[in-house]
Amino acid sequence: MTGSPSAQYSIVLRVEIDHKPGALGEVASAIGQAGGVIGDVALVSVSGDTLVRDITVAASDQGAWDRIAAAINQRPQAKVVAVTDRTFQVHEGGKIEISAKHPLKTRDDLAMAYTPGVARVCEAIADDQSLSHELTIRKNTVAVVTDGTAVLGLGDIGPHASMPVMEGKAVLFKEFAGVDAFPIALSTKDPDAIVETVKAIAPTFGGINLEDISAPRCFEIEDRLKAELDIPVFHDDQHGTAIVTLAALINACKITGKRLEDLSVLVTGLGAAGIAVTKILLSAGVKDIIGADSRGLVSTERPDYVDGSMNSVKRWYAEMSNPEHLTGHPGNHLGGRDLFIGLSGARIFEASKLAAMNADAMVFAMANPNPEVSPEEAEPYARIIATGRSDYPNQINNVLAFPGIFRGALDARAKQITEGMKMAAARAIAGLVADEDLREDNIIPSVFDRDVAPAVAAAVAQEALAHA
Ligand SMILES: NC(=O)c1ccc[n+]([C@@H]2O[C@H](COP(=O)([O-])OP(=O)(O)OC[C@H]3O[C@@H](n4cnc5c(N)ncnc54)[C@H](O)[C@@H]3O)[C@@H](O)[C@H]2O)c1
Ligand SMILES: O=C(O)C[C@H](O)C(=O)O
Ligand SMILES: [Mg+2]
Repeated sequence: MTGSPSAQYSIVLRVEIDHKPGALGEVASAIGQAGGVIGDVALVSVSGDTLVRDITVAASDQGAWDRIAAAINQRPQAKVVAVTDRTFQVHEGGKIEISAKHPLKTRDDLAMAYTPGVARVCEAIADDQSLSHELTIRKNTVAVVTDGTAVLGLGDIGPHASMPVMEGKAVLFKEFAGVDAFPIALSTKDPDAIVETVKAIAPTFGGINLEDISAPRCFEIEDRLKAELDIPVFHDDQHGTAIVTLAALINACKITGKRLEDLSVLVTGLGAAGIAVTKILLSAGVKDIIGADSRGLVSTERPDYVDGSMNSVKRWYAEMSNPEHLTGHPGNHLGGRDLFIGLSGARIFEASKLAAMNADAMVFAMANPNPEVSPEEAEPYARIIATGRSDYPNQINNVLAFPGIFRGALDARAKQITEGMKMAAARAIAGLVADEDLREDNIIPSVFDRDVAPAVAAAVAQEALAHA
């Protein structure tokens, strides 16, 4: 989705401008004519007849930066001396840091926070290991673990390149739920090695958030870790996404008057997110659902099912869905569907294909960073449209779930995240949009709604304690 200026392509232009009436206005109109939208304007320095100003400008894409700078340089009153990419600036040196909770100014401070006093605390934990949940960062710290194999929709870009996303998740954990999260990018894709590594680091953490690990390995890794660890293990791309999607669907159905039981659904992307979303929809009552991966719709007649090369979750999918053995590109099977859920990749079909859907169609095109179908183009064909992005209404993003889920689980000292806790979280998120506020462009609370994480945490903790 390019076109309108957005923060992701925002820059700071350092411009030398003649200290004369109207000169700044000339610069402003040059920026506007080149398609930039001005934010802050700050005075940096004054020397003689020249002012140096930092002008923050949102552009529609990276290509627009040169056009904007050239437009300014064409004015005799101004010269661009530097262009800074604000998104890269935000990442300089990483996005998080560790800080101490107590001052360390005196010998006494040191004697308690560190040796010799610390030894008594160590011995107490050695005597009773459960005290590690009270007397160490475990009480409030989660590991965000990835192998970099399914980073957003960017695919297998490796552990180093995954770190900005993992740091971002840590920022969201802290910001929305006060949870300290530590990004851990592993340089192995071997499920055995991942499981062993996570088990080995588990004494440091109160929970494990698996992130952006590709399917089908993610299923086995999560299952094994859940069985072997006594702290919550939660694959965000599966369950966070499933919880938020169900919440959005509950509310979308209230608007369209459709019932979950009657929906006909098409899912694209049968990876971590697509499989988990399908499972939660089935447990919530949806019956008619078909799914496609990059080779088209799955069915028990597809050659890879027949020859046994299809992975086990897709085999499950093929067996429980698609009784008519439909084949081919999912874009050709939108006819008669009420809901499209995209958890695959950018622009997989033309928006006009949505015209075949039922009246009051619901389109959740959730691939990040770019959705399966552009929401602007989908507009004529769908009553409700949602994406995973923040620059469009109805952002269905797992950030609405994972901070509150872990807050609730840590508070309740839950040993795992159960199906009941996931359902409770979905209902809590859906319930945050009051019936009178429900609209086509307001089916899900904003990710900036500070009530979301506490409401999810309370619902999750209550459910955990009820079944402890
Ligand atoms: N909005 C959200 O909160 C959210 C959450 C999780 C994942 N996602 C997005 O969903 C997508 C998948 O993530 P994942 O973690 O499940 O990855 P994954 O690697 O586990 O699965 C990707 C799946 O998409 C399928 N696929 C790829 N191209 C396709 C195409 N053209 N048509 C049909 N299927 C196609 C693959 O075959 C695979 O089954 C990514 O774009 C990710 O950003 C969004
Ligand atoms: O990271 C996000 O914004 C959502 C999700 O976890 C994804 O992988 O796309
Ligand atoms: Mg993710």
